Amino acid sequence: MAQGIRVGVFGSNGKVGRAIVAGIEAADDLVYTAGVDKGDAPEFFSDTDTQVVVDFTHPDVVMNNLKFLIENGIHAVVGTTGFTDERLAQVGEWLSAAPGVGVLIAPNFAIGAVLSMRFAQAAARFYDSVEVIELHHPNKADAPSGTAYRTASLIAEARAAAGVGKSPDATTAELEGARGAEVDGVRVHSIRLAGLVAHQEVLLGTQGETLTIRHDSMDRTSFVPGVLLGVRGIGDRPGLTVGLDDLLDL
Ligand SMILES: NC(=O)C1=CN([C@@H]2O[C@H](COP(=O)(O)OP(=O)(O)OC[C@H]3O[C@@H](n4cnc5c(N)ncnc54)[C@H](OP(=O)(O)O)[C@@H]3O)[C@@H](O)[C@H]2O)C=CC1
Ligand SMILES: O=C(O)C1=N[C@H](C(=O)O)C[C@H](O)C1
Repeated sequence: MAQGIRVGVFGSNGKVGRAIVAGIEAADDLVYTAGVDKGDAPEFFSDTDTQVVVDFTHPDVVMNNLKFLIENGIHAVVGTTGFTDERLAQVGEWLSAAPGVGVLIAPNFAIGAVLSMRFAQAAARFYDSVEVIELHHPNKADAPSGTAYRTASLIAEARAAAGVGKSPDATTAELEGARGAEVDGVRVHSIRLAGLVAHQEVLLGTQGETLTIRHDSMDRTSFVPGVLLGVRGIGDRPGLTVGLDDLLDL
């Protein structure tokens, strides 16, 4: 049997899944065991002694996938979006019955995206106004993006802790949607445009100045190093880990 961590992929034929499979196959310390796509049996993973499974599928199916993995003692590294607090609590409950199993769920595995969320969190208390714009390819199912949700929550937390109120806004007449959605009181705007991959801007403003924190994933290979970091680390992190920050020592 080949040596290394035995890794499978849920959603292996998807846009990100294909990049992850190539990344696993190129790594000397990892062995690609199985890919499971829509209609395939997840038992492929247990039948091939898979130790870690990466999931890039769809918000509608990821919870079932995770239940299967946890019940079968397989660690998971999850990029699929759609994780509400309720979903995270459910995963935590499943994990409490499976000591030793680790699950990492991160809204964005691109290193620059993780850093940009941190930068936005640090800057949030210094500015009167903050809004988030996320820009993605038109095949994306969810809006706002998981990254934008997390960014807005981190910004809101930082502003609340510093006693900073809501961003000023005199709008009284509005075409529905014109001011975007609100996540924890922070405005988030979603653009879907052919030609884009995954991009985000956090705009901050105060008297006489603005600051823009922008991240661009130009290619889906941008997610691979973060995912492989998770794959290598998750076996030593039983329980639920949310976000890549701890694995990057941030
Ligand atoms: N955290 C991060 O860094 C990132 C997260 N994402 C998220 O990852 C997810 C996938 O994105 P993307 O690759 O662009 O999407 P794609 O639609 O290209 O890929 C999803 C794949 O999962 C397959 N699939 C659907 N249902 C199942 C199932 N029950 N079991 C196994 N496979 C299944 C799909 O098959 P079929 O096409 O036949 O339905 C498809 O091949 C999204 O939620 C996206 O937001 C994306 C990029 C980065
Ligand atoms: O669907 C995508 O493409 C992406 N999804 C994630 C998100 O919703 O934040 C991560 C990245 O933005 C790409």
